[in-house]
Amino acid sequence: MFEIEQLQLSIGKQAIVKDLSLSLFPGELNVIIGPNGTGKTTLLRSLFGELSSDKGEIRFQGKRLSDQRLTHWQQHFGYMPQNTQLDLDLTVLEVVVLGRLASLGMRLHDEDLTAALSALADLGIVHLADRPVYSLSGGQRQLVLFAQVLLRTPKIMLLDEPVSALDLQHQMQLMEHLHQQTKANNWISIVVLHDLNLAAQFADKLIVLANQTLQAFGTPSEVLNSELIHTLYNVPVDIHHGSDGTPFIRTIRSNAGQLASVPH
Ligand SMILES: Nc1ncnc2c1ncn2[C@@H]1O[C@H](COP(=O)(O)OP(=O)(O)OP(=O)(O)O)[C@@H](O)[C@H]1O
Repeated sequence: MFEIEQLQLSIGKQAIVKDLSLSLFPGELNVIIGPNGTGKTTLLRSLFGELSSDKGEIRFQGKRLSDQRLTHWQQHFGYMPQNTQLDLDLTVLEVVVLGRLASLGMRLHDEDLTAALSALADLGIVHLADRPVYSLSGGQRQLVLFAQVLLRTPKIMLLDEPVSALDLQHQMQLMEHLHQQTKANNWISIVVLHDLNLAAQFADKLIVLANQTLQAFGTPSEVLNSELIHTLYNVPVDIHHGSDGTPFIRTIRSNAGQLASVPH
């Protein structure tokens, strides 16, 4: 179990997250949603140990982050940050194999190469294996970095907006793969998404952050309602449900069809 207890985070003097408590379980895909600037990235950085907390505790399998060496703590994680810039003179295959850096000795084993190629194939980008990473598009870079975190064989996945540059097919492919692997490997996955419908389709649990605090935590059906979404984003919505009960959010344009008046 991954436990967050009464966590308080600040950047400089600005409080970002207050009194956050959550228990997350193996085999579950947790999606963090919330408006821009509400601390989603800050929270992931702190869970990874990149940012220390003012108060509270983070524990994995009963052991506290604060009691461990950072390198030891971080070896449990596959962390994909929001910024996917890759100005490196390395090929895609080399970048993906770097996911195994912690276990690579002086030589590369066939098994590492096979795993890297198989991750690229699963994501439909094996044809990019020999391309230099600096030449890739934004979406291609995102898929390569996802392949790299898969190779880490993590226990906890932290993915910060992993589909923000992906087309519809690749969004579904990445989320399906993450969902399957979370179940198959008993990962605790924590993913930031802005697309509420994608979140509703794939999340076992939604973590809703706004105004520095946890607004809601539960299954998409438990959490997503039109009042909450209107309060969070100031956008009116209708909520429909698919045949399997999955909520589907449809935004409603206010002043639809009216042109904004332009002063002369
Ligand atoms: N290095 C920094 N220095 C000062 N303030 C920062 C820094 N990094 C983040 N912040 C502030 O902390 C708050 C939370 O930022 P964070 O990036 O965690 O939000 P977020 O929910 O991930 O946003 P988004 O959805 O836009 O990616 C914001 O108000 C942001 O401006």
